[in-house]
Amino acid sequence: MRTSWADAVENVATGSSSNAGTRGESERPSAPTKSTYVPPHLRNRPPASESPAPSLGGPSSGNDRSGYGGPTSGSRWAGSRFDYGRQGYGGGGGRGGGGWGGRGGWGGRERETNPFGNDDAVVGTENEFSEQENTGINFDAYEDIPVETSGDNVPPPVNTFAEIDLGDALNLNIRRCKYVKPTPVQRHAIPISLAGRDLMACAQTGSGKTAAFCFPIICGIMKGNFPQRPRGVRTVFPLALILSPTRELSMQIHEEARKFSYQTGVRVVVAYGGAPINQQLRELERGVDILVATPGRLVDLLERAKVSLQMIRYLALDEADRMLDMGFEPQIRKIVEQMDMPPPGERQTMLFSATFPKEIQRMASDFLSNYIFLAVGRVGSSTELIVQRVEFVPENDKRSHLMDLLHAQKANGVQGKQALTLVFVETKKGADSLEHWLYLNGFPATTIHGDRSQQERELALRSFKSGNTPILVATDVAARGLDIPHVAHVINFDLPNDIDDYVHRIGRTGRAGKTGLATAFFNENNKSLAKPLADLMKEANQEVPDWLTRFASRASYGSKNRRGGGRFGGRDFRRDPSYNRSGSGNDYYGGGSSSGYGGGYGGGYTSAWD
Ligand SMILES: Nc1ncnc2c1ncn2[C@@H]1O[C@H](COP(=O)(O)OP(=O)(O)OP(=O)(O)O)[C@@H](O)[C@H]1O
Repeated sequence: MRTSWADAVENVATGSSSNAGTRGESERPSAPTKSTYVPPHLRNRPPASESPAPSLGGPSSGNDRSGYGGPTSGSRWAGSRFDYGRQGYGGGGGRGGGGWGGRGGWGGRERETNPFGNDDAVVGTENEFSEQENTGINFDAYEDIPVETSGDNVPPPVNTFAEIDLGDALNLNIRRCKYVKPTPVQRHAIPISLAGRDLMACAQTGSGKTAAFCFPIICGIMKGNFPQRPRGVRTVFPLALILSPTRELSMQIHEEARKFSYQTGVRVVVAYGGAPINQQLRELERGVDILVATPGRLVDLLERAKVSLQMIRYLALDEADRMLDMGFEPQIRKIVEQMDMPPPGERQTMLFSATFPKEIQRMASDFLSNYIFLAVGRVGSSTELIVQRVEFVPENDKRSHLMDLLHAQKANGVQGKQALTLVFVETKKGADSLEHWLYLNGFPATTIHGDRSQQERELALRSFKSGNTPILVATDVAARGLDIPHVAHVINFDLPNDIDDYVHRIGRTGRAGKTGLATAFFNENNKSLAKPLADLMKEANQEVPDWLTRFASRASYGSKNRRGGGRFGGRDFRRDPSYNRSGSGNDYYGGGSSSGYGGGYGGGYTSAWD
């Protein structure tokens, strides 16, 4: 028996769920000195007078990476990405971070601000939420999720961070982030990436994909032996590039990556549109190992020859399916294929998303070399942590219906606080008009959409996150990737046309093991979404209203929805008979996929879709 809507909101806000049982659940910067380039692996080395960093446990077969592991270690990090396999990651015992982490300082160029400090200007002022986000997370909720991998010689997953030698400085940051154990996507993706393999990874929203691509990149840069980057020119040569589709997501990834790389010697810089380019250029000129960027601003920087991609060793596309869809594909091809970036095979490429339609997978394979496909949960599925409701609401009744929901929610506010509510609408004008109407009706709201200035967008997001403005009316610009704590309720005031967009939108709640609620207003205008929506809900063990089932059964096949008439969901497109029939494929499935899965997945290759 379902709980009432109001109960559900209350449960979500308190973190409990009636469904839980069944749904398994500074430092002051010194003036920048015009520096000579110091490679990451030599940064933060103690001067000769300081005691050497303890060995991380590798055999004493020294090489030029002695700066990390002490004079007698380091061979484990020798060689190219293709020869530092997992066998080299055995020991990891020592306290190696001592020599690295102690002094901070990014190679002596400037002091590194502590990102774990008051990194958010609103802390202590508008921020009402003070508890640690990552404590008490029920990651067991993810344990039953089937995992599919395909590709040659898939490295086995790990169960703990201790099993992987990420280096002491990064491990310390993982503890600072209060990550106790890896999430399923991290358990699988990190060993794959550390082994130097290209990866296409699909895992549900809020399941920790950011760390899954950041850790191997940071670790690889810390341990890698890269050629000297050119000096004395105004062009910068990052070693890693992380691309994301929106400014806010790039900022968020930058913030996360700064935490993970604190005192590792690895410097992360962000570049995105809508903000003054000169400030970003100054940051870049101070040095950059990892560049997080939106495509448009990056193209600008490349055309001005301020950035060269010649030294890129790691390329990560977050929200990869969005990055490769029609809107972004030309820019991505320009960046990846038509500038000076090393080709696949010479760089390591990682694609991550919660959704990966087959046609996008097919296109994405142009950017990859002998890659491993990883799906944690069915491709494009939504997490069962989100209670999904669909209500039939005629277009003209939407506002009054929203008002009813918000009143009920207010009545159920917890400890005087209102749970954060994210309302998705179709258009920018629609967002402004709904925000105004909410304001007139006593519900303080703000908006985020493409017609607002970057300053306004950032202000709106901060005000929402802090709880000062507990309702955010958004277009799809906020649909992907944003990790906003305490979003208890996502309302699809206007449903999107594409089921994958729905998956990302509702994924702004129910993150990192927490429960959430998503309500959708459905009417005749959304007929084409009926079937994929009903299928998605069924798969996530949600109650599908009879009327929606009826709409779904009437829905014409061949609608433009990707899952419309065909097989629901997806998996590695290379497993499609048509892929091999076309003669374009290699035999990716000759045995590698079953290796290493003797453990938690029933032995051998596991796929819930076979
Ligand atoms: N191992 C971990 N332990 C505890 N918390 C974690 C762990 N890994 C990630 N998190 C937290 O989980 C939340 C969601 O992570 P993240 O934003 O990377 O999800 P995502 O999979 O990229 O989601 P989306 O698909 O929406 O982009 C973040 O708050 C992050 O700090």
